[in-house]
Amino acid sequence: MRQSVTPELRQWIIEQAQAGFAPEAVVEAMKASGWDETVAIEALETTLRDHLQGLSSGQSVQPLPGGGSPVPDVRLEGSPREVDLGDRVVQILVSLRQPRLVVLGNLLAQDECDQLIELARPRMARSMTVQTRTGGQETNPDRTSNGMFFNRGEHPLVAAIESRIARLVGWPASHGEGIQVLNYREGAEYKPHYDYFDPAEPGTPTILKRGGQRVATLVMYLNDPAQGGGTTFPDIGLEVAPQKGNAVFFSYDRPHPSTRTLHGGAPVLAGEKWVATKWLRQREFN
Ligand SMILES: O=C(O)CCC(=O)C(=O)O
Ligand SMILES: [Fe+2]
Repeated sequence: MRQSVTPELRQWIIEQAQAGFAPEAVVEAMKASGWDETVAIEALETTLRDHLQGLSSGQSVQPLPGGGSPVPDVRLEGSPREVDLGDRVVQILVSLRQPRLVVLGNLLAQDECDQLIELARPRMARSMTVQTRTGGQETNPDRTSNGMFFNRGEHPLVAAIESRIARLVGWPASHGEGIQVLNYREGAEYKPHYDYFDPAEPGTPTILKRGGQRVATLVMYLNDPAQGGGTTFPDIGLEVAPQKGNAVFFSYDRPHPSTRTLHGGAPVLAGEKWVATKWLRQREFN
């Protein structure tokens, strides 16, 4: 029998989430009252996604037909082993659906990595994170790396990488933030976090005026740390090894933990780590 998701059930799901119950607990409660697990999970996902979309657009909450909003993505129809981006052939090493995540081989040439580091080096300072409480910037004890931002297209190499990324994920370069370069010394790390801006924080509406939400992240590895420094995804027990020239891409169609995009930079145990991060926004970012 097909179980139908009534408005009352949707309301109940939203109330459970607002009361702080974990998704697993809500699914267990639904199963206990006779719901099929698959149907329960789907009801939970669609209800919360529609609810959050309604909040972020300031509209009353209406379930949207056809599912989530479009986000950047690597085209993997036909399970290609590699994708030809015109100026470079990139390997598809691993892909996941939930979260949407793709590990890419050889996105950057070795000398592109070296050159990006040298361009960034004179401009490195203690990393700031966007402060969603006020919309400003602050240093963050969870993030002990040093960093800098390039302006979009500020150097021919930066521009070439940005248009390569645009072709890779089918998203205009104009919707990207400037590339960020981070340097972690031995012992430095970036504790697990989400890259989207928390809709519950008071500074978020100000941040969203410029380009909307972040919807995807690409972390590109610029060197080979001697030990440690992987990118971890605690919700799925995944660790991506930092390998020079490789990258990990992941997207999130809603600013919600159900995207399972919690991630961090594991402590560097020996040597140092350099990465370049590209964040993609919903709209043009100027
Ligand atoms: O250093 C890493 O592996 C992750 C970096 C990251 O999460 C970020 O820049 O937002
Ligand atoms: Fe991140």
